[in-house]
Amino acid sequence: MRRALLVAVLILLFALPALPVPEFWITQLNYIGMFSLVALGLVLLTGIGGLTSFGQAAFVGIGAYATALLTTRYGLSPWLGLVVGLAVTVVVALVLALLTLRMSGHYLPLATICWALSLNFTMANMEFLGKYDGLLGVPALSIFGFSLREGRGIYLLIWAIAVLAALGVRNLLDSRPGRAIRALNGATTMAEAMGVSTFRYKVIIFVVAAMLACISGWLFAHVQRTVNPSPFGLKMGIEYLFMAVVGGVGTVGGAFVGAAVFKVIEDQLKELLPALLGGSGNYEIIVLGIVLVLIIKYAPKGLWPYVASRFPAAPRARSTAERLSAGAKPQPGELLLDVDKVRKEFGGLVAVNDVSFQIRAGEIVGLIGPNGAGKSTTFNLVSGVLSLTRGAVSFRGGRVSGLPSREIARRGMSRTFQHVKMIADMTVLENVTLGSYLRGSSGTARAMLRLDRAEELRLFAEAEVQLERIGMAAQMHELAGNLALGPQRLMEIARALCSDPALLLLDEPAAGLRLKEKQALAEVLRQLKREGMSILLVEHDMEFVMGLTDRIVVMEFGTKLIEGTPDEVQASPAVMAAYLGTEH
Ligand SMILES: Nc1ncnc2c1ncn2[C@@H]1O[C@H](COP(=O)(O)OP(=O)(O)OP(=O)(O)O)[C@@H](O)[C@H]1O
Repeated sequence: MRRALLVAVLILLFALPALPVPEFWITQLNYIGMFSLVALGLVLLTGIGGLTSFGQAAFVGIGAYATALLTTRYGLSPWLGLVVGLAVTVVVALVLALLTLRMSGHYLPLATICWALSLNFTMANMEFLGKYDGLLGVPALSIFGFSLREGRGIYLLIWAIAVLAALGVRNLLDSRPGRAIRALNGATTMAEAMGVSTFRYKVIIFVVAAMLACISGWLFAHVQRTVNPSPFGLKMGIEYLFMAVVGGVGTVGGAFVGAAVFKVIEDQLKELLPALLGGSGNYEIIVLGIVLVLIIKYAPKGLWPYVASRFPAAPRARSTAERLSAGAKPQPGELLLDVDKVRKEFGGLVAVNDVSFQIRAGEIVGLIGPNGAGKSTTFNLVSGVLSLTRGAVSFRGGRVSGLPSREIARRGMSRTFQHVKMIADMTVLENVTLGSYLRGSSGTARAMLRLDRAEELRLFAEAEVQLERIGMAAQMHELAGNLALGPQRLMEIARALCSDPALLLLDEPAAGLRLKEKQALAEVLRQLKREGMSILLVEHDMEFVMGLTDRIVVMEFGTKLIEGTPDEVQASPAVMAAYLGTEH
């Protein structure tokens, strides 16, 4: 149904110029197509990646000025203008990304305002760019000798590019890099622990969004046939963001709906309001401002989700591909993890105080202790989520302390989190597939061109196997955010298993599980142990820990109290006292 409707819309879209549609509406649609390209970039950057930019109009300007300059001053081909515009955009975007994308909170949007203003003033003050008058006499585009001088001619090119860009962005979001990109908005710690370089993906979406804006600018220059700085200022940057938010900033369809709503409302109101109210004020801006506030308040996800919810997508078909092949496992008994006097201070608080322990291949080791003993901090130090104040961690014979968590993940350590970390609006299956990130290799370009399908099927096949193993096959197509806490924890374990780890770090895996789920989990962990998996387990449920582990490390007040077999620990008066809060 969804697909048939999409095909019908596309047929109508490309048949329009042949129908008796007034020129005015063709022109409107041309602008909607060009605006949609910029809004698509914002969907990726702001809606999915969580990086708010007010500066996209500046990249539209770079695309427009590059082609205008080369065609009017040097008589070169507009197609060369596109290539040069894209090259300049990539360089400028890379420099800006490296300077600003490590900023967080309100600093990043402020930085985008700064560089948007700077680029716009640069365009307006360069003698060779015609200062505020800009460049006149930009030629019309032509393809294979056909001039695209008329609105109907360039319409097909604009919409062909817009539709291809939408397909590319949609393909990207449904891919290995896409899952990493979808983690950027609030799940970066988890993504890093799965081996993702989140900064790299921030730079990638920033550059892709800038390139889409540049292409829009290139088209704009050849539609307007003249360029000057005013359409590339901060006001337009804000309006592009407005379009994305109104349409649905996290959705590809939203970019088109937002651009259409904006353009149509703006143009109609420009005529209507002065006629109604008298005078010649820019009344439409006031109305658009009110519309935006109402949308943010009553439909914060924008208009598109209302349309899309009427046409739900079919669940992903079961993967028929072979699952991924597993890597070599360490020999049983081999020293796997060596934690040597690790220490973590938070200001004056010593959360972990020179703690040492080891794990050998094939062991399940428990890390227990009362609340606030330092277990999760130790976990975070071992997995690279926190940096050490002192001490060393070695894994499989190599020192890993000081490495980022993604590098430690690459060496075969995978973890779950005390507070579940996931992408709530992705399905369970997609969340779990993110765990196999390091076992795939498809990059952004392959994903956008849909050349990654064979690898994708294998990644999904692996995730399906892990979900089945953990008893969650029936829930794999549900949104992760809709699950109860217990299944969410199980989903994290399946995700960690997807990375084919040599050591599994589980932070309170049984918390929130019902008795039957706990028993099933214990059986899964025993099965993993039989397969040679080594596990470090933080857990409060004593029965669960005692029945499962080979050895237990007990912590209290950041210090290792004792280490021994479950029987030794249970018999220890010091442990009893630590749990009961009495002197020992
Ligand atoms: N980021 C942080 N900044 C400051 N203090 C912290 C931070 N993280 C943990 N702490 C403190 O370090 C100590 C150890 O905390 P941690 O979470 O490691 O304990 P835990 O044994 O895992 O406890 P629980 O079983 O309650 O999760 C606590 O006093 C905690 O308040």
